[in-house]
Amino acid sequence: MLAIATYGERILGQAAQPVQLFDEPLAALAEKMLDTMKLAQGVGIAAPQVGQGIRLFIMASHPNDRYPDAPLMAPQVVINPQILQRSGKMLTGEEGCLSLPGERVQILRHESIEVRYQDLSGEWQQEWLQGFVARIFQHEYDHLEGLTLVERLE
Ligand SMILES: O=C(CSC(=O)[C@H](Cc1ccccc1)CC(F)(F)F)c1ccccc1
Ligand SMILES: [Zn+2]
Repeated sequence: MLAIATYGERILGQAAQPVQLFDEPLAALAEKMLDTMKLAQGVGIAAPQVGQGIRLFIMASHPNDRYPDAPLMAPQVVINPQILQRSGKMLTGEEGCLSLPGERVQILRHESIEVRYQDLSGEWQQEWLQGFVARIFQHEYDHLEGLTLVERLE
């Protein structure tokens, strides 16, 4: 279980650095982040939130009381992500953040996005995401840019 940085801690306001080495320590960090996210009952977590200023996050959509029809997906480790295309359509939805315990805010996000990222083995993946999964990706991507929900309030 890793300590989760809370709003105001410097690392949450900094842009994270690209991942170069897909080595054992990286896999170990991802494993610890997954455990931390599960214990905190989140649907995602970004490396800066656990004090690591690198471009890595985990997204793990599952049905929850705010998004009962959210897809159940195996946790996905996303490394060096890029957002290639953003839909014109935007949707407002409720979000929370493990770094802002107890906060729930309405945030405007693109309904669908085309993304490209590396997995833990360094393989590039490219896909379109929509709905809640696209929302999680955009939320975690913001963390890599040093942005939190506070900066996103309409
Ligand atoms: O599971 C959570 C807890 S907050 C959470 O999982 C954040 C991810 C997230 C929740 C909701 C929308 C987008 C991203 C995790 C963070 F902060 F580390 F990124 C949740 C909160 C509100 C709506 C739906 C689900
Ligand atoms: Zn967050």
